[in-house]
Amino acid sequence: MPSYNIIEMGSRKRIALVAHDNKKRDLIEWARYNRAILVEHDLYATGTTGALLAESLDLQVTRLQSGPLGGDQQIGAMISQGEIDFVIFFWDPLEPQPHDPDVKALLRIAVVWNIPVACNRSTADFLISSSLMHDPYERLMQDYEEYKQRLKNKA
Ligand SMILES: O=C(CO)COP(=O)(O)O
Repeated sequence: MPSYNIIEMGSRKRIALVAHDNKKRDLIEWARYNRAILVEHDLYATGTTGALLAESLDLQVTRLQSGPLGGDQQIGAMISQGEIDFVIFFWDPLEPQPHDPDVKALLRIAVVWNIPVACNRSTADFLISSSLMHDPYERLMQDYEEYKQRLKNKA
């Protein structure tokens, strides 16, 4: 049985918002609908997504690099440093991206760190309407040191 560490999250969450070009309209509409909730949290976004959110919804967003220039990797690094609590990532399942390896890496590291990730509007609705958005929340994180040790012991 794997063991887990507990990570505490405060009530003000750090939310990463990302959308591929064909999904940006979806994300902006979703963010407009949920603007009153989003302003209560700290928002981070890849470059173009962040610019759209700031311009069209007047939201305070910390803008990272554009996705193809490393923005997805920056969010992944923030996750591994414990600096992101939720990811809303409307990635495009119908069009290859030049930075597909970065997209996969971001989705992977979010799973490693047990970060909730919404990849479409209905999942994003579930996340943002969860009471866990507002309460301090203890997230379980697999203990990878123990996991690696067990693998070593097997070898
Ligand atoms: O490509 C992206 C995510 O993979 C998004 O980047 P932009 O927000 O800069 O368009």
